[in-house]
Amino acid sequence: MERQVQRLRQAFRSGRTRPLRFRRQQLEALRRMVQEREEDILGALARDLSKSELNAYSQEVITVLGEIDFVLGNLAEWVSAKPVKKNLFTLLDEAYIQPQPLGLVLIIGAWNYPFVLTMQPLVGAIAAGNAVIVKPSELSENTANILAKLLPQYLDQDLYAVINGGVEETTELLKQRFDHILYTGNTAVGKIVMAAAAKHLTPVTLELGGKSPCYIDKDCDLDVVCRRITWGKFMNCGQTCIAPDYILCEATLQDQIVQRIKDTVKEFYGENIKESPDYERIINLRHFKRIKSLLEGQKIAFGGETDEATRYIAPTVLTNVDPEAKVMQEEIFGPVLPIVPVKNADEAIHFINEREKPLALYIFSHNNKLIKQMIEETSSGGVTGNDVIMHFTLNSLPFGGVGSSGMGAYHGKHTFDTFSHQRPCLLKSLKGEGANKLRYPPNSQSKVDWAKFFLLKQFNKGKLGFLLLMCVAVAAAVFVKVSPLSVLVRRPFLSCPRACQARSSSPMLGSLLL
Ligand SMILES: NC(=O)c1ccc[n+]([C@@H]2O[C@H](COP(=O)([O-])OP(=O)(O)OC[C@H]3O[C@@H](n4cnc5c(N)ncnc54)[C@H](O)[C@@H]3O)[C@@H](O)[C@H]2O)c1
Ligand SMILES: CCCCCCCCCCCCC/C=C/C=O
Repeated sequence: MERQVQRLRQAFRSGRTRPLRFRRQQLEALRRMVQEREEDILGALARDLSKSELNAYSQEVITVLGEIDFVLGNLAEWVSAKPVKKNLFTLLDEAYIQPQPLGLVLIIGAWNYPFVLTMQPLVGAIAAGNAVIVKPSELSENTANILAKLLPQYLDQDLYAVINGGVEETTELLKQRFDHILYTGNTAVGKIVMAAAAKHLTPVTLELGGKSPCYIDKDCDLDVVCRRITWGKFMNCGQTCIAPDYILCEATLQDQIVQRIKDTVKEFYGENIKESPDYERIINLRHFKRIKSLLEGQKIAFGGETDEATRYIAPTVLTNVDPEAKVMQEEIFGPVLPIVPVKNADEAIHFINEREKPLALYIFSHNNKLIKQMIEETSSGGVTGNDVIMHFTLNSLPFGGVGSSGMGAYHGKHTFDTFSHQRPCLLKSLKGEGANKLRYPPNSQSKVDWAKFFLLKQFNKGKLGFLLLMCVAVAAAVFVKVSPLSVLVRRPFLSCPRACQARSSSPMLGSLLL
């Protein structure tokens, strides 16, 4: 593994990833891979998660293709140097920010959306000019295997690699030095990743999880609300990081919500949910048993059926759930939806703020003011008002967590920025040495005053501003040199710390500039 890491790092040092043309070529090749090998990819997702081709395509493939197109359309601008505002002292200089690749980065993926959660970060890492190692989750082994097979057929093998394996291999990999690690998975392992990265001072993006609350206000259209919640909760059999984990609402709304979700489940998945191609299965027996155990002692309003042989758990709603119940102590990450009654929005805000910061927060209400209030008075990785999940699909919104739900963010240009160093550059001339007298010893009150004038003003007024300013500067120099009033200039522009008053002298501005 160490040799593989060194090989990629050497390849990065060749500089081949830096030209825009190369990055575009690799992204176009990745797009070709997704298009040409769509059947293999969809087949792997079906075997891993019982995902139908349509669901796999609309939930994963379409997002990756859209990301590649978006990045290709903007990359030339993203990689360009960005001029910045200057002060009087640097007016004649060139000041800009140059995005540069970090080096060799590691992407560790999770099993629930195993294609998009590895490929979307990869798109940005390639766009930013890095060499990349991708470590897919071993739990979605078919997708992991197809990535290991296909990526080397399309991408530069010296610069992009897939390393498969489980805990042991990932632990070994984390001993290597990387220039950034983007990890997607549970919070406990996120801490392991961060601890390993700390040994090399490697920055991390942690895309973790948590219990995403969903508050339903009494002032809303329950038919619409329950359709949207049903869609987001039971998609991928509830195995979605930003699925609404539990509902908060007034007790009087429970029965209506239960009935509407029940009706919507029937509309979406038919009478026999098991037969629906749109209803997936739990990833493995461990998670099946874990989720099933959350039902113990609960009042099941509807659902609750399970089949261990096929790892099937029916869409299930629990009512009057005790906040101390087991189902409320861990991320459910399955098709079980507890309803916890609260008196009002304020109590919901208090309930949310008493717990770990979630990855997502959902608020349903006709009252936009209330939605804004709940956003203002709570914290979460992201928010969708009057819907669920959809903030994930807008790549102008940075996607990530906060607190125990994660740190850093990606999607769209946010991925490019995550995998870039924004390098500040200032290019000066060897001419105009006179102005530097201001900063050279011996220091004086006058120098400090002039320094304040030069350094505390920011100019970016273009050529006209520059010419006007130079006229002012020259006029000031002449004035100070010849006018009997020059004594006025000796006074400090601004009050200065007592310490520097003692040293007050007043070299002429003009002599400073010559
Ligand atoms: N924020 C997001 O974008 C996002 C997306 C998907 C899932 N998630 C979260 O991920 C969690 C579900 O994923 P999971 O953790 O079950 O996925 P997982 O079991 O696939 O683990 C994720 C990755 O961590 C590695 N890993 C597991 N244990 C490890 C260890 N001890 N040391 C080193 N590496 C280890 C795995 O090999 C895998 O590549 C949920 O909490 C979910 O909310 C978050
Ligand atoms: C025609 C179908 C359009 C579907 C538009 C919505 C797609 C939702 C994609 C959800 C992806 C969720 C990613 C998961 C992150 C954490 O697990």
